[in-house]
Order: sequence, then C-alpha cells, then structure tokens
Amino acid sequence: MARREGATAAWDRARAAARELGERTGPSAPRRVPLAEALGATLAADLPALVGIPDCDTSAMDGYAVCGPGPWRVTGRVLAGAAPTADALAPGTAVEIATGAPVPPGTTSVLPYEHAREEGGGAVSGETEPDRHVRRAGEDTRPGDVVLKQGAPVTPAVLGLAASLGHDALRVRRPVLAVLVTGDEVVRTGVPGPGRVRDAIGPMLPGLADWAGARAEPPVFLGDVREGLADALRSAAGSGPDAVAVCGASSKGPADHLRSALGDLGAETVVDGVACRPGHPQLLARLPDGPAVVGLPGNPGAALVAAVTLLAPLLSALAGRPDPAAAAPGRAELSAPVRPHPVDTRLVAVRLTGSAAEPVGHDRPGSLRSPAAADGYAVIPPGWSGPLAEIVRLPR
Ligand SMILES: Nc1nc2c(c(=O)[nH]1)N[C@H]1C(S)=C(S)[C@@H](COP(=O)(O)OP(=O)(O)OC[C@H]3O[C@@H](n4cnc5c(N)ncnc54)[C@H](O)[C@@H]3O)O[C@H]1N2
Ligand code: MOO
Repeated sequence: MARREGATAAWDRARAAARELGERTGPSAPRRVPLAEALGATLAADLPALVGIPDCDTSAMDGYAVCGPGPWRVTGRVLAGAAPTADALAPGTAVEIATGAPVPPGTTSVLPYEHAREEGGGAVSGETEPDRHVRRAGEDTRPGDVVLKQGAPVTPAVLGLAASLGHDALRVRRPVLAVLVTGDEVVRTGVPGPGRVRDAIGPMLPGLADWAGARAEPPVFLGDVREGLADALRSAAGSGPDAVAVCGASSKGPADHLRSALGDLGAETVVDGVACRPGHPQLLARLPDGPAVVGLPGNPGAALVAAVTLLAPLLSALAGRPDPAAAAPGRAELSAPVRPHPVDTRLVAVRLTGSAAEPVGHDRPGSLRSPAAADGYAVIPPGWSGPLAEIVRLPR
C-alpha cells in the first residue's frame, strides 16, 4: 500500500487529513432530484426564485381593500385564488378581501374585519394607514433573486422555500457511503448466541452519514476471509460510491485483513492508525482512482470515535459542507476531573449543560452506553490539565 503519512497520526492531524482527502477528491457529483428526495442533501447550485413572493400585490389580512380616506362603499369581494384584476378601486370604495387574495390596483391599505365599523348602506369605516396589511409584489423575494447559495444543507424549511419559489426538483450533492461489515461472529438480527455478537456499527452508519450530508447504503456482511475482503472492496468500489466504510478487521489479529486487502489493491494510505483512545486502529486510505476507504475498528465505541474522527470530516467535505462534529460550542469546561492518557488523545463522552461538559462515565471501547447518553466527546490530549476542553459533537 503506497504510504502518504505512514505512522500513526495525531488525533487532530487525522481529522484534518480526512477533511483534506474529501476536499482533494470531492465534491461528489451533483444530481437533480425531486424535492421529496432532497432532504438532508446539500445544494449543488445557487437557488433562484422562479417567481416573486408575492407574485402580485396581495392582502395580508381578511377584511377590506380600501382606496383613499374612508368611509368606503363596498363594491365587491375577492377571494384567494382569484386572478389579479385590472379594474382599479376608485377613491372612497373598497372590496371585501381574503388573506392572500390579489388586491385591486388603487388599493391604499387593507382594513381587517375586526377594525371595520359598519356604516349602513353597504359602507365601512375605520382607522388605517397607507400600505397597511398590503403585501406588495416581490416585497419578500423578487423573481430571479438568489435565496440560498450552493453548499446550504437542504432542511425542511429549504424544501418548503424551494416549493414556494416554483421548484419541483433541486440540484444537490449527497455522497454515497458503501458499508462492509466483517467478522464471522457478527449477526444481523435478534439476540446473539454464545460467542456471537450483534452488529452494532451497521445500525449507526445511516444516521452518521445523514448527519454529514451523505447517504449510507445497506451494509454488506462478510466473513473474515482475506480474499473475500479484497473482492468485496473491489466490488464495492465498482458500484461507484464516494467512500467505503469497513467495520472491523482493522487491528492485528489473525482475522484482521483490512490493511493487507488494501495493500493488495494498491491503495494509498492516508492515515494508518490514530493516537487516540478508543479507536487507535482506525485508518483512512484511497483506492487507486476510486473511493476513500475508512476502517472503523470492530469495537463499537471505537468505531463511533473513528466515525467522528475520519468519517464525518471526509463525508462532509465530499458533500461540500462544514464538518457537523465541529459545531458549537467548540469548547467547554469539564465539570469533573478526567485523567489524560500518557501518549494518546482520549475522547471522553460528555453531556453538555449550559457552558459545562459533564463526563457520562462508563467509557469502554466495546460499549456504546456512554456515547448513547452523550452530546459529544471532550478531547483530552496527553498532558491536558483542564478544565477547558475541545468538544466534538455527536448527532442527537
Ligand atoms: N494485538 C492487538 N490487538 C488489538 C489491538 C492492538 O493494537 N493490538 N487493538 C484493539 C483495539 S483498540 C480494537 S478497537 C480492536 C479492533 O479490532 P478490529 O477492527 O480488528 O475488529 P475485530 O477484531 O473484528 O473485532 C474487535 C471486537 O469488536 C467486535 N465487533 C466486530 N465487529 C462488530 C460489529 N459490527 N458490531 C459489534 N461488535 C463488533 C468483535 O466481536 C470483537 O469483540 O482490536 C483490539 N485488538
Ligand atoms: O479502538 Mo479500541 O479501544 O481503542 O477499542
């Protein structure tokens, strides 16, 4: 395997290297998808308004569109959905109007029903001021305005906005993550029997991928056979994903074949182990002219740390958006003492309360109990004396 960094990387350097690899090889190819499939993706193009908001002068209230000073003689009624009329209101006249309905030309304000007094003879009066409760054409958005720049995450509000501006589809990026789960002992469903272990990494990856603006494909389950892993990597790469996550097989055991499989395939190593606890066997490589490969250690707690260290920076860079793990607060004071590791950076699961970070406890590489109750990890480098620590976020 061609080596770029070779030796174990410092935790912060590994994280930066994953982001850099994503930026160097990305962003992932844009696709035009219907609005219903775009949630969670990243805009690959600026979003223009195909129509003004509102597209014509409309009423913001149910009441009367009036012209000039009152009282006003009511001459008709306009409901929402009516086509804008060319017939102008004359001074001293009004039409009953519904919220969202086009006001006639000449409208000077809208008088809500609850502010109107019946004057008899089909006339109304009331206090109003020029332009009150009238939404002028394009006052929110003019046709052609760019309302969002490329790189914006597609949220529910973005979908609603895009629809209101006349879009049925959006040009977006959403990197695809292929997933290989190794281990003869790993079972997919039910209560594992003696010596068996239930896959706990596969179920985490769709949510982790979404969080970073990507999409995880359903996992492919493999045994521990070395040739099987190289073949599976080759076939996973052949289906054109932007990255491949391999769960397990990252260490030095008799059945841990990820490094040798990558070597057989001529992969370029970017990060070969990270000086952190848990998660030190994690790795990052790139197949020749192919996707990035992230090796997530088999211990689920270590796999989650590796997902935050390597996978989230890589996928978010491929999506063209910021790393979600780097979201605020950035730093917090630990509310209880934590012992640093002599040489490695510790990632300690914490709950965030106000400006403080409270260690959850129960930190074990094979367990997800502490991160399941946490908002993120406190980053504790060797020699740390606290109480302030960098915080990396977990998806909630
Ligand atoms: N001689 C050494 N042994 C180990 C080292 C080391 O440095 N030298 N590192 C340890 C650390 S740290 C970790 S983490 C693990 C990494 O192991 P692998 O990535 O090779 O994974 P496996 O050996 O296949 O499994 C380890 C452990 O995790 C369980 N596992 C595997 N896959 C899953 C899954 N999808 N869901 C839940 N649990 C899973 C597996 O049954 C093992 O118990 O290596 C240490 N050893
Ligand atoms: O990565 Mo291992 O402890 O660090 O489970």
